[in-house]
Amino acid sequence: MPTPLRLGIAGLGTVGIGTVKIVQHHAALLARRAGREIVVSAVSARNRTKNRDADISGYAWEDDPVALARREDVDVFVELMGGSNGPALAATKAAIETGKDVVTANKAMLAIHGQKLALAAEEHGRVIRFEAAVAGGIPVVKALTEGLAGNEIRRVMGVMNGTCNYILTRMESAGLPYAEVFEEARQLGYLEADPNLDVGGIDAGHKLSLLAAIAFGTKVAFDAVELEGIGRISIDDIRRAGDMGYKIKLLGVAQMTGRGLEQRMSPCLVPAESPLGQLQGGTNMVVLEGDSVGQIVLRGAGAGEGPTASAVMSDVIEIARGARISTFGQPAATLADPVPAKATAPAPHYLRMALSDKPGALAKVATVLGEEGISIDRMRQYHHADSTAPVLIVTHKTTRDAIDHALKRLPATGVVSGEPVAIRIETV
Ligand SMILES: NC(=O)C1=CN([C@@H]2O[C@H](COP(=O)(O)OP(=O)(O)OC[C@H]3O[C@@H](n4cnc5c(N)ncnc54)[C@H](OP(=O)(O)O)[C@@H]3O)[C@@H](O)[C@H]2O)C=CC1
Ligand SMILES: N[C@@H](CCO)C(=O)O
Repeated sequence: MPTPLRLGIAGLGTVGIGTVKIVQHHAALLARRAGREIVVSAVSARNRTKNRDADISGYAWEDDPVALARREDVDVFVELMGGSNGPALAATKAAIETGKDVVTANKAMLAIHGQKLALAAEEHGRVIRFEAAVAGGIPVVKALTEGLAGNEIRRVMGVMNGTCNYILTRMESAGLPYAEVFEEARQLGYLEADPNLDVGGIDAGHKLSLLAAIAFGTKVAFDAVELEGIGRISIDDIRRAGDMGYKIKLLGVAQMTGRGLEQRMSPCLVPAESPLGQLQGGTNMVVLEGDSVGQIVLRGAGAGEGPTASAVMSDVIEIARGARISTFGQPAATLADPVPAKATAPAPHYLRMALSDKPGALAKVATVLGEEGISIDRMRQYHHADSTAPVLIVTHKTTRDAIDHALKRLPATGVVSGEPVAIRIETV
């Protein structure tokens, strides 16, 4: 049998320990599938004396992940610490410079430094694989890079942050406001150390930017992702959207349009009966559309020890088998500079507002919408006890610019109370 593939694992938290467990529990299965043994030579974490949920006593220990990355008895550096800069970046660079392949789950690091790291890896004849960085256990990176390699990708779409989907579906099922469910998510340990990474859409935006690079052959452009979090979604919106046949999701969409590359991660309405609409709790879903294959829907656990470690191991096995796949599916030097779309593709929008219940109020709103070229598809006014009437409008396809202009003009009508809400309706 060929020589074993030797791993150096930096980070022994949720994902790192999950990975160690797979190496230990499935040694024979991994060796059969990879055609060689997969072993751990050395590990690193912050605290050497911490109790871990796996026996690591047989592995060499390094306090410094950079030292781990440089060890001669390591073939693959497995970076599972996290953080876009700091030790994760330093150790990944050190690994590449000293001739190691890299497997990482670190979407934050790749979203910022992916292009430079990919170039460096190729210069040194090394590979960087990152299946675990996007949608946890769902093999979406491999689906795009390998399974759909013969397609021109039309659109990549998905719910890629389990915490946000948990919050939105829990608000709906329990009838609880955002702040209360956010606190619940915190107690359950679902939120990142910086919760804004989750609820601000940043984590999911990182993931989307990585998929967009593979899908469209462009350099990772996280800065160009239009980001909006879920903090302003109210239980009222969730209920009203439901009445109109929709669910609200933090939805990522990347597509190449005539206006350039569109990447957005924002709350959207999707049809309640669609696969995305039916997605519950912390689960992730990614929808891929290719010119030959049509639409593919992948659904599964986007986080957690087992699912994420499963993805890490798929990369390790790929390397053990001798596959050498470019980080973003083609040589990094051939990735194009993306031209970000200046405006998003037109779409129907959901508008919610409170109107003075007096003659002509609706007509004034309809006039503003009409003057901005916005056509009303459906409208509903709810029963109300006070002097303002909750009104919902679903528009035909229109641009976000037109919606924003209309929203700016609405206060001057004198019939709208509070701030109207506008949410895009995505065609899925
Ligand atoms: N958790 C999940 O479900 C998912 C996580 N990921 C990604 O996987 C990566 C790891 O996440 P996760 O396992 O949850 O994180 P954890 O916080 O559970 O673990 C982080 C590990 O890194 C170690 N570490 C942190 N800083 C250093 C340092 N300076 N030097 C050495 N070791 C260090 C910690 O050491 P110590 O234990 O001693 O404190 C800990 O073992 C991140 O990039 C994350 O975004 C991706 C998908 C899902
Ligand atoms: N915070 C992320 C973890 C997995 O990347 C989520 O909620 O999906």
